[in-house]
Amino acid sequence: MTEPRIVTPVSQLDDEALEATIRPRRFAEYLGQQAVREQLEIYIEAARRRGGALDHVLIFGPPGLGKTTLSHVIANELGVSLRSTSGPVLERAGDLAALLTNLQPNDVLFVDEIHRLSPAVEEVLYPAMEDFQIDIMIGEGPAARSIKLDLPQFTLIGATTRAGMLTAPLRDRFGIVQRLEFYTVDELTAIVRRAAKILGIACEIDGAQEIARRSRGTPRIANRLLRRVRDYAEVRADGQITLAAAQAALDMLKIDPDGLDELDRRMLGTIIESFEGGPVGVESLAAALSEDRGTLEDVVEPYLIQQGYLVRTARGRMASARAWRHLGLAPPPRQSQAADLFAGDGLDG
Ligand SMILES: Nc1ncnc2c1ncn2[C@@H]1O[C@H](COP(=O)(O)OP(=O)(O)OP(=O)(O)O)[C@@H](O)[C@H]1O
Ligand SMILES: [Mg+2]
Repeated sequence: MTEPRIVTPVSQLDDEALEATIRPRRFAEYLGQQAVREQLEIYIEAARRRGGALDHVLIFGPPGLGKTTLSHVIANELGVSLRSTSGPVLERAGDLAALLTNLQPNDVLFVDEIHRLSPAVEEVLYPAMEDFQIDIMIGEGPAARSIKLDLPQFTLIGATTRAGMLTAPLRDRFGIVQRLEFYTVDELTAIVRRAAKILGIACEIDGAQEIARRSRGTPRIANRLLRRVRDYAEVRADGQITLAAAQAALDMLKIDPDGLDELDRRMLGTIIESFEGGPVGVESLAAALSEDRGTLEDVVEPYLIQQGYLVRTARGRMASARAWRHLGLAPPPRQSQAADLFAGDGLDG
């Protein structure tokens, strides 16, 4: 791995410190994701009127798009408590049983990275989700017996960056499945302006827009870039985030006007220069870049695919005509046709 990326969508230490102050708590503050919000507002209202628990919710999408935030918003809107855990933390079935038996009626149990649950824990989850019951083993050896425990009705909210890695039986038990999309520049502009206001940063609208344009469609990155641009503006300008200050600060961070950083350009450049534009398998690409395969798949690729720089085919990754042009190269005619033909392949392909 190279040095940490300023545009990594993965949460960093200094992000966490600020999450508490700027993380939206209600739908009114949760900007963008209109379709997701509209649906959930209806389901939440219906559950409230019935006085019952909301159906189980699966939220998936790339890092930093607001899965954890949305889960908290849902619990707040329902007026219930949220208990938080994650797939890798729940090592034994008993860990999950302890959490489940402590829930109050209609509470939310939030399981982050739900694709990383162990099979033993998943087994316990099935009847809990379906019938609000768990079987627990008492004693050991020949004297061991299992007893059924009734649980209060609750809502499981699972979050994952990898919906494709969920087992089918687990996936089928979610009544509500929502996929978060990358945010538009307008949505991110609104998010940057909101955060600037909370943090007391003077930020002009075109300064906010410039930050939004270079944030890879991701609120976590937008909030981080806002802080770095603020530092720049305080030292090099008069503290005001103007368009010029934002551009200069982001150029200094080597984020180009289309929002791609060095790793993005290196990945596209490697496909073009070392693999003739692709297709190239993700393993070979990871080796050529000395990067971790998971990082490429979870963190780098999704945005490049969404923006049409990269195409994922059955035979591997290809650079699109747009990628060649972005690097100042003329796309070979056949290459660009083939890549554009495959464009639109899903993220899970
Ligand atoms: N819709 C939104 N409106 C405003 N701010 C948002 C929104 N979504 C996310 N954010 C901001 O982005 C930050 C990151 O969001 P969050 O932690 O929920 O992402 P995540 O999808 O859970 O990421 P990960 O996959 O790393 O767990 C939040 O602290 C919040 O400030
Ligand atoms: Mg999260």
